[in-house]
Amino acid sequence: MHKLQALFGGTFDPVHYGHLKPVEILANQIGLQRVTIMPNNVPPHRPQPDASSAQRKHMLELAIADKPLFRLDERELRRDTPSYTAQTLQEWRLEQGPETPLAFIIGQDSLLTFPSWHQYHTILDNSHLIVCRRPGYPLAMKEEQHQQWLEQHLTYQSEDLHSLPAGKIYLAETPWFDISATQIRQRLQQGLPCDEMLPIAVLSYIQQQGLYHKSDN
Ligand SMILES: Nc1ncnc2c1ncn2[C@@H]1O[C@H](COP(=O)(O)OP(=O)(O)OP(=O)(O)O)[C@@H](O)[C@H]1O
Ligand SMILES: O=C(O)c1ccc[n+]([C@@H]2O[C@H](COP(=O)([O-])O)[C@@H](O)[C@H]2O)c1
Repeated sequence: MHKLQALFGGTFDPVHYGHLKPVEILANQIGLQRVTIMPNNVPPHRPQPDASSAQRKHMLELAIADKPLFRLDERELRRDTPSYTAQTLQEWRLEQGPETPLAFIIGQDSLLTFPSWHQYHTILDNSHLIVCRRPGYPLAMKEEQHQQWLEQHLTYQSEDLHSLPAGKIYLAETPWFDISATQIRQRLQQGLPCDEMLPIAVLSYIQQQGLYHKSDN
């Protein structure tokens, strides 16, 4: 039997506990031994981040240095074209073979925008979607047709993620963490403390590099 492989994509400008903690809890809940964090180079649906790709990658390395659950994948950092998840998952499927269960982890906000993603239909052909809770976002889709699409693919059994190669959406019962990278960038700009929101090593690097100062925003 092939082990479930999980990929967690993001912009991580900067990485924070709202990324790390739900995924660590998820891993315990559903029995994931490894989560591959995949920072993008050119985010498809948002402006280019404040921190460079090298700085975002370095912050991730600092954040996961003492967390063996996580590893980094740099494939999207190497691409100069928009980091379309559909394309990345197609590549990943080819590498892993047709039977390996694959999952892409997102937050609740990303589920709401998911139907606007490039070739979103093909994503479930290649992987499952695991959705972590995030405060402030509804769990229902805005449009009826997208809600129907969600319901067609939903599973309440985490075993499905392990036994099927792709095609299911699992709404994980992870706790809420009310943290966003936007909020951290704004707080840093205003000189407010962020110690509870991200690992200290990442915060020290941000300060050392002079990231997210007023002039950057
Ligand atoms: N607090 C959180 N709880 C659950 N999921 C989250 C949280 N923050 C981010 N995520 C998820 O992590 C992934 C990467 O998020 P991203 O790097 O855009 O962070 P962000 O905090 O949303 O950034 P920004 O505020 O700059 O938009 C997305 O799928 C997003 O939904
Ligand atoms: O493929 C797309 O069209 C697409 C649109 C929006 C987001 N994504 C991916 O979803 C992940 C979370 O995105 P973000 O912008 O919240 O960091 C990240 O891996 C993005 O590359 C992908």
